[in-house]
Amino acid sequence: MTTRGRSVVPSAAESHPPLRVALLGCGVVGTQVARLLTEQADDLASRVGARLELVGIAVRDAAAPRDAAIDRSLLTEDAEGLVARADVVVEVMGGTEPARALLLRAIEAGAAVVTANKALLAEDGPTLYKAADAAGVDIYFEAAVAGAIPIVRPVRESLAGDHVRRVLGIVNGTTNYVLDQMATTGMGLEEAVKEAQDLGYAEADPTADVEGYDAAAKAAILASLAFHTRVSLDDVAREGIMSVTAADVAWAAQTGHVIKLLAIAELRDGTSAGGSAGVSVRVHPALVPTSHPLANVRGSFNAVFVEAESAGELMFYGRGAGGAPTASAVLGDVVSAARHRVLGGKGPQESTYAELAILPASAAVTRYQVRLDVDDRPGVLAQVAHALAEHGVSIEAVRQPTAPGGADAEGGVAELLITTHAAPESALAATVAAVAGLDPVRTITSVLRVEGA
Ligand SMILES: NC(=O)c1ccc[n+]([C@@H]2O[C@H](COP(=O)([O-])OP(=O)(O)OC[C@H]3O[C@@H](n4cnc5c(N)ncnc54)[C@H](O)[C@@H]3O)[C@@H](O)[C@H]2O)c1
Ligand SMILES: N[C@@H](CCO)C(=O)O
Ligand code: NA
Repeated sequence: MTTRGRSVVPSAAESHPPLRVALLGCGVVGTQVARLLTEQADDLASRVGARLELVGIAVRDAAAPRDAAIDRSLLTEDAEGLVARADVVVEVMGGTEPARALLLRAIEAGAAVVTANKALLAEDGPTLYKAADAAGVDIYFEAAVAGAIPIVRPVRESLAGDHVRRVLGIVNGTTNYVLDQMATTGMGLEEAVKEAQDLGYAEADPTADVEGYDAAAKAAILASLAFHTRVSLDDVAREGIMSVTAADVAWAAQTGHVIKLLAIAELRDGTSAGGSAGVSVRVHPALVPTSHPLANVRGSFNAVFVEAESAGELMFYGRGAGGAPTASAVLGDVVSAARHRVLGGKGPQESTYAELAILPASAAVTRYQVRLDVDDRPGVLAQVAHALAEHGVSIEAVRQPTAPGGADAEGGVAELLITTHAAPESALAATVAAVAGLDPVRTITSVLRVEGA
């Protein structure tokens, strides 16, 4: 046998009967999974020790037009029937139902399952993990977080001997593209979202991306793995990018930052400024210093920065979306699950032993940059500074620079940019309300968190 011109000696395990693979869904990702299973059949057989036989592809409409790479004789509208005759079930249909029911049926029938469905895992992963544990089968989901980038396996397996302290990720390609375009061209948010849609990055309905739901689902999955604690979508404090303005982006550049939508999961020991012990998981736009590796993640790329006690800082970078990149992650999982079928062994189970408290959004501790328009007269700065001090929020720097957008100094209005030291979100919220109520304060233009400093 040859593979890509090299001769391959069949291993003893290749006498193993073929493993039957069922594919649920044949969209962007499913089409590429089917193509790779076919095109790379010989390599996969050598790596697994058994041939992977695609026995069917469940679709909604078997008569609909398909990519030429799809063998139409494999298409079926009977997903349940297909699941019943597979050793490995790959779910790339998305949505909660029937994906959940089909995966449970597969697990109960003793099949290993591979899914890219972050929405389902973030909402109800534990039901699937428990079922897989009870049935003694593998459940793999590398493609569910940051597409092609190996991040689930590193956190779940490679770092299993370490203590993860913090995960900081750009895990949504659409919003990273939008923010990057705003930074490089000066365009407004709506125009950049429209461009992302035209280029096919954003969905026709980009809500899950721009409102941060997609990133929040990934944050929940990563936090669960990193901290051995169940974290669901509802536990994630979420803010999307819709309120980020061109002026925010311009100001960020002036102060040596870029704005990124970050997914943050961090362990708090409760000893620092106003903090409580537990896990804080949140998604929001943040100012990232241009010197931080995440600041250089451009376009629709993703990256995840992990800080672990012994390993130190790690960064994972690559394509977080797209048919072929995501299918690469799916295939890696299929090979892992299939190897266990051939050689024995089992992938990791859900690990929730730590049972850490999930902290409310108000307990998050971070630095802030607050921009405000004030009356340009003596004593105003002192009044503002006093309001911050009264709420225990310490000022790191105050600037009154030339505004990129052009503050109306002639009309007696000055723009102030205040950067704080780390403070709990609750203290900052109270402070902002107090500052907004001061007589000389005209408007609080923006409040942005500063991360990665
Ligand atoms: N596209 C990406 O870049 C990407 C990246 C990472 C993860 N994912 C995840 O992968 C999954 C699939 O994403 P996609 O981009 O391929 O979506 P898609 O919409 O292109 O494909 C999903 C396909 O599943 C089919 N489908 C839905 N319900 C079905 C049912 N009941 N029976 C049969 N077929 C059904 C749809 O008709 C569609 O063709 C989602 O969970 C998504 O979150 C996608
Ligand atoms: N909509 C997602 C696709 C991958 O989950 C993104 O923009 O990153
Ligand atoms: Na991944």
